[in-house]
Amino acid sequence: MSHPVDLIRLDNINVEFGHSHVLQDVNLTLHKDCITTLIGPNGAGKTTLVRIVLGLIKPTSGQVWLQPNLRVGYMPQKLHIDRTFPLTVKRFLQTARVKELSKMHGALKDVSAEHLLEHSMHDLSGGETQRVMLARALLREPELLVLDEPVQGVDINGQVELYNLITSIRKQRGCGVLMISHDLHLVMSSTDHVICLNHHVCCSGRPEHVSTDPSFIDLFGKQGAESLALYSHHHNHNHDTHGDVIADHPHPNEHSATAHSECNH
Ligand SMILES: Nc1ncnc2c1ncn2[C@@H]1O[C@H](COP(=O)(O)OP(=O)(O)OP(=O)(O)O)[C@@H](O)[C@H]1O
Repeated sequence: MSHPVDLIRLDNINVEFGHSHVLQDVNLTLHKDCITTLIGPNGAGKTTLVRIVLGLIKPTSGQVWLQPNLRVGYMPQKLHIDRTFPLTVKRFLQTARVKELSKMHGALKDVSAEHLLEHSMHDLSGGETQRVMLARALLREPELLVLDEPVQGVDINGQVELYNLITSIRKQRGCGVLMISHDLHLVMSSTDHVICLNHHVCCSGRPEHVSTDPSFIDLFGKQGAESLALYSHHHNHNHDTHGDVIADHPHPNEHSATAHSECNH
């Protein structure tokens, strides 16, 4: 068993927007060759955490360590292109500041979308758009791939295909992957490590067999908790309607504020 290579380490990250304490003492380590999935309710701070990882915002307090010269590829949640603005896939890929056609072909081939090079971005299906966005992120030959809800706007079959694709890209390239997902059920087979975030790290661990911890029902509702039943965890506290930890249970800092990946090495 080889030692996992750290790509990014976040220590005691806090983010406050005005009076809103969006991230509370979050610790997170991302490894090479490991897929980490962030789940959590709307407004839990998932995108904020991703923005810290990408260096787009600075934490109010806490330390961020990145492997020197780390190459990060980012696939945003959505692409907003005005329909009146003509844009081919090729032109879109060029916005990643890569000019070589061979590299574009290579990235598109990796996502099985080589045939789309000269197509208009406006004519792509949901799944094709996501593949092209993924190809753009791959153009940087990233050591860490960050995907914000990568299957958004894709039908169910396409979602399974995309998750399979992400898994095979990780295998092929050995990069680390951090993704946000709401598709709890689907993502479970495509991830090594799950982090449940609700402003703090509620729990983290490997996706595994059935768990019926009632505290997930508080957090995700019954349906979400059933999806999460595939994920084994130790969630030893409850939340109020704002996601805050209820006082008569241990404070989050005292149990599992740390989210270290547990990958096969
Ligand atoms: N720049 C900002 N200024 C003020 N508040 C912000 C800012 N960015 C995010 N927030 C607030 O922080 C909270 C967390 O937002 P964030 O987008 O990180 O949540 P999320 O878990 O990604 O949510 P969703 O699942 O709905 O995308 C929200 O209440 C949001 O309104």
